Amino acid sequence: MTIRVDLVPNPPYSGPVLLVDVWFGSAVGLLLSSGAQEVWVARSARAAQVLAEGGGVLLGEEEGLPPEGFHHGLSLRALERLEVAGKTCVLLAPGLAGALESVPLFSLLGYFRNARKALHQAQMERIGTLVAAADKGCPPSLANTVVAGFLARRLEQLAGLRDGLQEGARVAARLLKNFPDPQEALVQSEEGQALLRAGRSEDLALASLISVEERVPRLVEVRRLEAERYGLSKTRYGFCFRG
Ligand SMILES: O=C(O)[C@H](CS(=O)(=O)O)OP(=O)(O)O
Repeated sequence: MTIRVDLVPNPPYSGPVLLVDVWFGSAVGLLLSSGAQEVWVARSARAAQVLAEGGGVLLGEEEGLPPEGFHHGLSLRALERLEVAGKTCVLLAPGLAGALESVPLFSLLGYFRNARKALHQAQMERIGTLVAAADKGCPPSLANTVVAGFLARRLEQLAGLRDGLQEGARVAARLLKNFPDPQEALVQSEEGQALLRAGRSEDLALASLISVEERVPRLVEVRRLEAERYGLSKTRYGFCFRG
């Protein structure tokens, strides 16, 4: 077995992958850890509203604020305290939704917070492909690539492999080495800098914690939202995680 890291999604994939998203992944994990029954991920605010019909809790931000009609933003500090037990949550997460269009059902979500559990699960299921989340047509994400490099290195160790990283995985692992510690990569990333500018260093710190969570969100359902039926500019998809 060798370990592959795609710096951007590069389908087709023959089986489930470990999709790495350190920001939205942490949000999905926190909601599931707080007892949410399921978390749906959507690419646009309108698509999220369709998915939340029937009482779903709408969460998301556009330019740092929840869009009109949404119940909450995406502050990880606030999500930790949210009462969502037994509820359906719907997350506006364009980058993650874009990446999810490329990965198979039953793929797992990995990030710093669930690193140990996600690696354990990946090893049990013989998942050797990690995909750093990035929206279609967008460049690789520094933060997600570094986290993918971190997870790939540890998966290599867990599996007892020597020189078990394929080219992309070696690139991600090399990038990781450029930072004094993995968390520093989050600080340097575009999203990390935006959080700091907005005075949300606590969110940055929460996303940086390693192996503090037991959840491994799994993609269990995909719903197609027809453009014409739902008044969308194009057909969208909703992605459901449980874990
Ligand atoms: O059709 C969509 O998915 C969205 C609707 S809205 O912006 O969320 O209201 O439009 P788009 O212009 O494609 O983001």
